[in-house]
Amino acid sequence: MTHSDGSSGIELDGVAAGYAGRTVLHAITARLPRAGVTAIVGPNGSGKSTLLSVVAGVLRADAGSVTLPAGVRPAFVVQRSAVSDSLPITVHETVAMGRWAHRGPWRRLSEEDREIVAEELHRLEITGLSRRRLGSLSGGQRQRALVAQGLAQRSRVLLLDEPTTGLDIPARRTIAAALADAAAAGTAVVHVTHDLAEADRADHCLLLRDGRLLAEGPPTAVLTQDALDTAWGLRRPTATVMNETSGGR
Ligand SMILES: Nc1ncnc2c1ncn2[C@@H]1O[C@H](COP(=O)(O)OP(=O)(O)OP(=O)(O)O)[C@@H](O)[C@H]1O
Repeated sequence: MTHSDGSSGIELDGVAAGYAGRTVLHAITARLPRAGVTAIVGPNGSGKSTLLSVVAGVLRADAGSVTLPAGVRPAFVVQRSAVSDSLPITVHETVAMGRWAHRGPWRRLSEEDREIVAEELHRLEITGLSRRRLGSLSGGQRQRALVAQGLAQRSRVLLLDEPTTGLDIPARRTIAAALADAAAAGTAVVHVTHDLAEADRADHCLLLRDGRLLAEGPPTAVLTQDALDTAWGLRRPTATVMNETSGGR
C-alpha cells in the first residue's frame, strides 16, 4: 500500500487478491472519492468484503496497488457477526478503543478523546447504552457501537462492511446520516451494502461480479437495470458489457 499527496481519495490500480492461492479479485482499477460516500455492491461471494479488506490493509494485494491519502491509517468497521458475543467490554469501552489508533492500546484517554467518544455515542444515539456490555446488545445496537468506534478514529478513510444489514429503518437512517456527515467533513467513506436504495444515495458506486469490476461511477449510471440483471445473472451479459468489463472471458 502506498500514500498519495493527500489531495485525492483512494486509488486502486490493477488489484488482484485472494486466499491461500485462490484469486478472488481480478484487475480492479477504481478511483474512490475523497469527501464522499462510495457504496460497493454485488452478489454474494462477488468479492466485496475482500476488496474492503485489501483497502483496509488487512489483506495484501497479490498484484496491483492501493493508494490512500498521505499519512492515513484507515478505520475499518467489520461485520458485526465477526465480533464475539463474549467480549467483556462495555459500549463506552468499545467506542473508546477507536481512540487507540492515536494513543496506543490501554492508554488513558485525553480530554479530547473523551469528548470525541461522547460525541460519537450521541451521534449514534447510544449514550444511554454506554455501560452495557457489547455482548448483551441487540444486533442493531451493537452495530451502532461498532460504527461509533469507526467514527471515533477520525480517520480520513472510513471502511464499513455491511453496516446497516438487518437494521430497522430508524437505525439505518441514523447510520446513513452519520456516514454522510463524515463524508461532508472530508472523509472517504466506503461501505459494502446489499441495499440498492442505500447505494443509490451514495456519491459513487462500485458493482462487482465474480471478483471483477462490472461498473464504477455515479449510482444512477452504475445501477441500471441492465447492469443489475448482468450482475445477478438474471440474463446473459450483452456482448458490449462482456468486452468492456471482463476482457472477453
Ligand atoms: N477468509 C477466507 N478464506 C478463504 N476464502 C474466502 C475467505 N473470505 C472469503 N473467501 C472467498 O472469497 C470469495 C469472495 O468472498 P467475499 O466475502 O469477499 O464476498 P462478498 O461479496 O463480500 O460476499 P457476501 O455478499 O456474501 O458477504 C468467496 O468465494 C469466498 O468464499
